[in-house]
Amino acid sequence: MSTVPSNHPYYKELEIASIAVMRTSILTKELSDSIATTQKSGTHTKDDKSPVTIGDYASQAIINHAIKLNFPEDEIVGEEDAEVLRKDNAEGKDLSAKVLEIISDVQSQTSQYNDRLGKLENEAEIYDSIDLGNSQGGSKGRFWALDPIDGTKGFLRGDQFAVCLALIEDGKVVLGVIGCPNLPATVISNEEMSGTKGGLFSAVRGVGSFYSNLFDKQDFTPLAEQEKIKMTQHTSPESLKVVEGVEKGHSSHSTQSQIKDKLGFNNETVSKQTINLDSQVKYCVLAKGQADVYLRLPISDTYREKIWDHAAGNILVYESGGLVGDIHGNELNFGNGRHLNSQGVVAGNKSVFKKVIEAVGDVLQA
Ligand SMILES: Nc1ncnc2c1ncn2[C@@H]1O[C@H](COP(=O)(O)OS(=O)(=O)O)[C@@H](OP(=O)(O)O)[C@H]1O
Ligand SMILES: [Mg+2]
Ligand SMILES: [Mg+2]
Ligand SMILES: [Mg+2]
Repeated sequence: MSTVPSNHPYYKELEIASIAVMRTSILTKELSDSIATTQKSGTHTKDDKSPVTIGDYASQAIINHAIKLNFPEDEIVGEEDAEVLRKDNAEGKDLSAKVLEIISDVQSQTSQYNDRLGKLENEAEIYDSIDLGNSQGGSKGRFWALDPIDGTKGFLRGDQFAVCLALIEDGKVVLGVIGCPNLPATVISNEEMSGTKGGLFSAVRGVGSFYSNLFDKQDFTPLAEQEKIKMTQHTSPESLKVVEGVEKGHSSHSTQSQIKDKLGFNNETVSKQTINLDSQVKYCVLAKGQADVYLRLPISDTYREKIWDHAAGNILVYESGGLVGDIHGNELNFGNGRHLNSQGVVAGNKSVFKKVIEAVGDVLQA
């Protein structure tokens, strides 16, 4: 067990971020379980995005509210805005009512946190809280980056998703918290995942990366009950595991497969060494030492990654013994506004990172 001392300059930030992410993880897990149930009964239609939509809004409202209450000066770069909810039409009214309902529900379920996270009482407060996420970020000072539900597509499939919150100072991530409501404790391959579901991950610059179960706590002291986690430092192609996304529209699986070839992966075993996971759960699995490399090769020259899709995961990997870069191996710059100015993401343990970047370069040049 390792702890962040209570006199650490980011102790309060870590505490608030952790319990806010725990609260919204409970809320999003309930929505995700309800999708799984309706999928089984055949009543969930593929294009019914409403569970994830209300989850996105509720999660952003709760977390922004907690940040504003505790750190009133801080800006927030959040993925969502309240435009649709504010509309004076059937859709706006229906969604707003559902968002208020699930927020009220989780606030009473986790009332032990009301003092520290605050309580949203009505729709107007919810809209204003969501819209606090409108910061443009930038290279000076501090702000938060929030993805209230990352891995929307995974969420809708009943697979992996994550609630991701990071604190950025002068363009660098200094703290990250990720809640992974559906992540099993043991991840070995696409076929082999087992153990209790739900992981809470956190990292503080210069202190380390930490993990605990997400749902087994009634009250929570940051990191007191969390264990320190480390990446493994494998380098040989037989021992490497690679995490990649699920959606072919988000990264180039064909380029990634050429890179694995270049790294010397064996055709027979490469599928067992590749783990496909939605969302920033990928970074969490790396930080926990369950995989060694993350490949996210761009499918288009013009797409720029959003900072909330990578900020929290970035520090988790650094603090557990890994490195993260763009396709050229350059560090990601979180001070460039709401988007990164680079292409793609490649992460690896410190011992293998350079070799992976060389393989990426060789494949992209060819
Ligand atoms: N073209 C393209 N390229 C790269 N990334 C894109 C692209 N389009 C969307 N997005 C963003 O991908 C976020 C989800 O990433 P994942 O890691 O879950 O995707 S994957 O299916 O696991 O590959 C997803 O985040 P959420 O919207 O929070 O789910 C998007 O912000
Ligand atoms: Mg996202
Ligand atoms: Mg999202
Ligand atoms: Mg999105």
